Amino acid sequence: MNSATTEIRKGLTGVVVDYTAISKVNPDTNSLLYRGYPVQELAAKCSFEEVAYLLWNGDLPTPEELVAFTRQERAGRALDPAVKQVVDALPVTAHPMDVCRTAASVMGARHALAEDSTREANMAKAVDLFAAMPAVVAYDQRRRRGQDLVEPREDLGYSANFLWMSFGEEAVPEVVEAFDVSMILYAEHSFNASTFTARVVTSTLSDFHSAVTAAIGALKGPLHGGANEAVMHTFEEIGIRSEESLEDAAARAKSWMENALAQKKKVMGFGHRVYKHGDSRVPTMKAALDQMIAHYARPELLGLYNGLEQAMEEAKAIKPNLDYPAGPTYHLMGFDTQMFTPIFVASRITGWTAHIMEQAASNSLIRPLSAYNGVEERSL
Ligand SMILES: CC(=O)SCCNC(=O)CCNC(=O)[C@H](O)C(C)(C)COP(=O)(O)OP(=O)(O)OC[C@H]1O[C@@H](n2cnc3c(N)ncnc32)[C@H](O)[C@@H]1OP(=O)(O)O
Ligand SMILES: O=C([O-])CC(=O)C(=O)O
Repeated sequence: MNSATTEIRKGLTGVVVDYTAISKVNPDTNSLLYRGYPVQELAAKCSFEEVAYLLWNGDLPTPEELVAFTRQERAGRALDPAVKQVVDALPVTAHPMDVCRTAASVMGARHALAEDSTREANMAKAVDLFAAMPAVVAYDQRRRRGQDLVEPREDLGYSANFLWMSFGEEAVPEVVEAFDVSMILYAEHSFNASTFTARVVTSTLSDFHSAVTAAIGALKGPLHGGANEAVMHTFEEIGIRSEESLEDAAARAKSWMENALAQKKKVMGFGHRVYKHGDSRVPTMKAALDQMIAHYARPELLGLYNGLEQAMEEAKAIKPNLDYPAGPTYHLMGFDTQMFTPIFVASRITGWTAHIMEQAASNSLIRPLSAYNGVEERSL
């Protein structure tokens, strides 16, 4: 059928494009389910590896399946020397998201199953990307700091190993836990811009890594994943003063926000296309941030957080999104600000690749219509 509607929904706002069985975002109940499970419950009771398995396979792994999956993931953690060589050829002035995008592209061009689009091949490529992306992100941060590559450790879980490769030292359990929670919360969110991008590329019967590479490009923008990095820039612009009291920091943040809104600025980390009464993931991520603030004894960051949130609420009643608590959490853990969105990539690889496989299994070329509003027909 080729019927057309004439109504234009800019940004596809409110348009339902297709079915998905991967996650359900419900803004009315402020809930998010991955394959039927509330994300808060998964964050409390599961590891990120289990959640990745769930997103791809539809059910949580049995203990035996988890052992086999974990073995596969741990075996794929090392940075491919050919990928490292390409990363090393990129200037340290390049944005880390460009490094991520390039690395994903190189991994695709080198993958033995690159042009095989069977579900088995796609699953193998998904696990390979999932396993290897932390090495890319961790190494990129290190080379920018003039540090050497840290080899992965097979005795550590995904998040503990990610932190190990990033900092060359073992993180304490509270930090590993908070990082793992962030990875679970970032993993999947239905037809967001980057996932939709991956589905559009897949719909043309293009290859798996082309879809992932395009999705990384879409995630980079500050209206989407780039917001977690932008949140930290806001904190930095206000000024982070480690000795300041919570109350003083809150007061400064409040007046910064009032000023920004008076100038009609968009403040990243607030607002959402789907959630209009608050992002379902924020309370869980905020709890993780609170734990990190207590762990590192940095109450002034809570002051900045509260001040901005309060002023935004009073002026426009716009709520924070997931990027708002995630940004300062990664800052406290010691990540450089420009690495925040690449960390999001490492998590969202799971959701993107689940959607690529779902799109491929029930494909229809994604090709909307446009209404022409240029000059009337004319002749030369
Ligand atoms: C993981 C994620 O990707 S979550 C999203 C991360 N992105 C951000 O944090 C970027 C900042 N937020 C935004 O730009 C928006 O809220 C979006 C793009 C996320 C959602 O946008 P939309 O649903 O299209 O809403 P839209 O941008 O039209 O905003 C509606 C109104 O709220 C205002 N508004 C929305 N978000 C913000 C914000 N962060 N700061 C200031 N004002 C805002 C808009 O200016 C607009 O006001 P107006 O009606 O007076 O013109
Ligand atoms: O759903 C969206 O539009 C953006 C978002 O929160 C995400 O991708 O996690």
